[in-house]
Amino acid sequence: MSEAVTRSVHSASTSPGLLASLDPLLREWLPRQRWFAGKGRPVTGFSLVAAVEVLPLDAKLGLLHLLVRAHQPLVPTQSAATHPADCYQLLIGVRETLPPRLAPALIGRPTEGPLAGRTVYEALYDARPADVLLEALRSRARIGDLRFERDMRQEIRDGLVPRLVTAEQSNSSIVYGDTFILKLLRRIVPGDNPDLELPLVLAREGCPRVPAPAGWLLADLADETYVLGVLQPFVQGAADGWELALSELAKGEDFSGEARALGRATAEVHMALARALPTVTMGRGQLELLVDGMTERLEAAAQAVPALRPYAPGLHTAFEALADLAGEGETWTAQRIHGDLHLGQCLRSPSGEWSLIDFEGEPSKPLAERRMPQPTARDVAGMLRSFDYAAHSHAPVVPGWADTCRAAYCSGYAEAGGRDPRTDPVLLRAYETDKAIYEVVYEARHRPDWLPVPMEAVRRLALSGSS
Ligand SMILES: Nc1ncnc2c1ncn2[C@@H]1O[C@H](COP(=O)(O)OP(=O)(O)O)[C@@H](O)[C@H]1O
Ligand SMILES: O=P(O)(O)O[C@H]1O[C@H](CO)[C@@H](O[C@H]2O[C@H](CO)[C@@H](O)[C@H](O)[C@H]2O)[C@H](O)[C@H]1O
Repeated sequence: MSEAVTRSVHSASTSPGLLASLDPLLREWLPRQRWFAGKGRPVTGFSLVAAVEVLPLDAKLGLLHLLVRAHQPLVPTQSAATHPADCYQLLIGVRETLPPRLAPALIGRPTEGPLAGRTVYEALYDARPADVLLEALRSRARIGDLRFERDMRQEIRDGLVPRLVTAEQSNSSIVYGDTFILKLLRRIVPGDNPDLELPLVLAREGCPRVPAPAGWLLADLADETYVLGVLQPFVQGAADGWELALSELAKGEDFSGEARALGRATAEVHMALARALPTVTMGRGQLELLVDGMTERLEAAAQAVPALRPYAPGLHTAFEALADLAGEGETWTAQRIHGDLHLGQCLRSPSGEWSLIDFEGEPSKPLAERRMPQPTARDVAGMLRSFDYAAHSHAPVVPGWADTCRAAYCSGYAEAGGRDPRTDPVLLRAYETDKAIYEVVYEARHRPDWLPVPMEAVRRLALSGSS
C-alpha cells in the first residue's frame, strides 16, 4: 500500500461538525448534479451515514469520503417508513484555494466549523484524489469503513493517468489511462448491487460480453454492506450502439448486421446468467402479478400524461392478452436479466465485438425488485424499442429501418441459442407496451421534445391488438 493511503486512515470523529459546516453549500450544490435523483424537491437537510478522512483534512490536499442522506419533502404517495431519504456517495476535496483548472469542481467555502476558510470541491475532477482511489484498489486497502477489493488475476499498473468522464450519467466515472474505468455509484442502497454482482457472475461463467470487474469498493456499515464502485477494463475506442445506429442512419447505411450481432451478444449474456443463477417458472399467480404491475403503471402514466388517455383501452388489450394466456396455463421461464437494456448500454470495440454495460437495472426501483428473475423478453423489448427510437431520431424516418433491425436482432438472438423472441408475441407485446408507456412518462418529464417518439409507438401498440 502506498504511503499516502496508509497515512490516510483517520477517524472521522470530527465529522458531525464537518457536515454542519458543509450543509449550506451542499444544499445548493447537490441538486445541480446530473446524478441527483431527487430533482424538483428542495433539500431540507442532511444526516451523516458515514465519513472517512481518506487524506488528512489538515494537509495541503484533504480528501473526505461521505455517505449522506439528503432529506427532502415526501411526495404525497410516499411515507417516511417506506421511503427513507436517499443516500449519496460524495468525495470532497479540501484545499486552501482551487487552481483554475479545478474551477468547475468548486462546491464552496465553509464559513464556520473545522473547514472554515478552506475551499471544498468535487474531488473526482482532481488527479491526486483519483490516484488515491486507484492505488487503494490496487493495494486492497481498508480505510475506515471503506473496503477496496480487487481481482488479483487482472494486472492494474500504477501511474495510470485519470480523467473524469464528463458525459451525462446517472453515476460518475473516472477513466484511468484508457485502461480501466471506475464507476462510482452516487445514490447508494445497502445490499448486493447487480452492477457488480452480475458482471462478477458473468466473468466467473467465462462470458466475454461484459468487462470483468477488476476491482470494487464497498462500505461495511453496521450489519449492511454497500457497493460504492466498480473498476472494469476500459473498452478503448468503443462507440455505443446508439451513436453507431444514428451515424449509420445518417449515412443511409444498413444496421441489420450490427443488430444481429447485438442479438447474439444479448443471448450469450442471457444464457450465461441462466446457467449461473437460479431460474424460476412463472405460472399463473406470478404472471397475474406481472400483469397487475403493468396495468398499474399504465393507469399511473395516463394520470400523469393526458396524451396517453385515448390509447389506454388499446394498450390494456396487450396486458389482457397476457393474462388470458396465463389463465390458459401458459408458463414462462424467468431468470436474471440486464433490466435496463437499450442501444446506449452496448459498446462496440474497434474490432467489432459488442459488450453490454451498466447492469444496475432501473435505479429508481428497489434493489430487491431489480434482482428478481424476469423473462428475457423484457430486455429484448428494451432493445426493440431502442431501434424504433433510433429510426425516429432521423428525419425523414427511413421506412422499414427499425423493422429490419428488430427482425435481425431477434434472428441473432435465436442463432446464438436463445429462444427466438418472436415465438412469444403476446409476452413481447406486453413488455414493449410497458416500456413505451414508461418512455412516455420519462420523456414528458425529462425531454418533452422527444415525447412524439414513444407516442408513435403507443399508437401502433394500441392498435396492434385490434387486428
Ligand atoms: N467498460 C467500458 N469501456 C468503455 N467505456 C465505458 C465502459 N463502461 C462505461 N463506459 C462509458 O461510460 C458511460 C457511462 O457508463 P454507465 O455504466 O452507463 O454509467 P451510468 O450508470 O452512470 O449511466 C457509458 O455510456 C460508456 O460510454
Ligand atoms: O439513463 P438511463 O440509461 O438509466 O435511461 C434513461 O434515459 C434514456 C435516455 O438517455 C432512456 O432511453 C430512451 O431513449 C434512448 C435514446 O436516447 C433510447 O435508446 C431508449 O430505447 C429509450 O428508452 C431510458 O428510457 C431512461 O430510463
